[in-house]
Amino acid sequence: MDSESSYPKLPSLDFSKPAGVMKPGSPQWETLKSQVREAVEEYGCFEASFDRVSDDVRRAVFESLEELFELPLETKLRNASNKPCRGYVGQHPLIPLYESLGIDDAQVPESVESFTNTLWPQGNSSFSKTMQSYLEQLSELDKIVRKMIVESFGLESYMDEHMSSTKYLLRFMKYDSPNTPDAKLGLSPHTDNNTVTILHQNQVEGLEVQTKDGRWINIQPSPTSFIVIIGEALRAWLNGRLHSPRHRVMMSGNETRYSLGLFTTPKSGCVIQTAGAMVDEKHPLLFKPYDHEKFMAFYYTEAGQRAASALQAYCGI
Ligand SMILES: O=C(O)CCC(=O)C(=O)O
Ligand SMILES: [Fe+2]
Repeated sequence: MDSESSYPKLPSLDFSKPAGVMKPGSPQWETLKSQVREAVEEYGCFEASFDRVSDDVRRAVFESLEELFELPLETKLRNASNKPCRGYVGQHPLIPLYESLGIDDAQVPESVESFTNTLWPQGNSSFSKTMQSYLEQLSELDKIVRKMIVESFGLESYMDEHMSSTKYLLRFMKYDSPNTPDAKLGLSPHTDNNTVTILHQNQVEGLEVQTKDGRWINIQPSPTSFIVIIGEALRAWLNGRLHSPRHRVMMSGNETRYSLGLFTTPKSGCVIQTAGAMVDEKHPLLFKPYDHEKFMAFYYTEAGQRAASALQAYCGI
């Protein structure tokens, strides 16, 4: 193996062009679109440099995360949810370094307000303002990426339906330092079940993405870049034409890692049905239509957790 193939690197794409240049149809848009398409087919993932999340907001977000996780455990547990992976997750024996909280339907300002008021009954307007600005700015990147992917498959006629069938889950993650030079599991290897995930991390490395041939790419954090990951729901809609990569977090050393995930997720009750134009003789249908929420319930059962691909086990043809 040559050195390049021993150390795979994630494609790094530049979304920091002036807004006017990034208009659909412009030459810059078309070039970036084909780079996105290549990256999501091969890696299901890429690094996006994106300067429309302002420095102030970015700094405030990571300060807010420290403030959030410093709250007493009983306070954080108030972020309860009857859905798995929506509310507080932590103190798990298999991943003892990991803790996270989430805001479902985060595109609705009241959801952010209500999360804030649950954790700070006396109020914390700086937290909710910071998170709302962050969502507003970062969701632009999600929209650009999805538009480019939909266009690249010639599915413009599905565009409005696709864009309006999703909502956002914003999750905050903290990984304690293991205080050892040996790598310890922070988050188990998994694929994301939602549509698209955008991850943002502080300066502490730990995120790893697996290539199709099983090698792990270690992602180097950078303040102005985001990691875009294709989820199973988009892979199913596009009849497996994109890759949805396994990824994990491995921690070593003595610094705490904070990260945020903007999870674009099918809306409640949404049935994922593969786009007809994606099915032909060369590409037979891979998945039966499925209700995303029912699939999520299956995912957390023993059978769902045991399956190599939970989606395949649930509705694979
Ligand atoms: O913390 C990270 O960077 C990864 C989190 C992740 O993969 C997830 O929450 O699905
Ligand atoms: Fe993930």
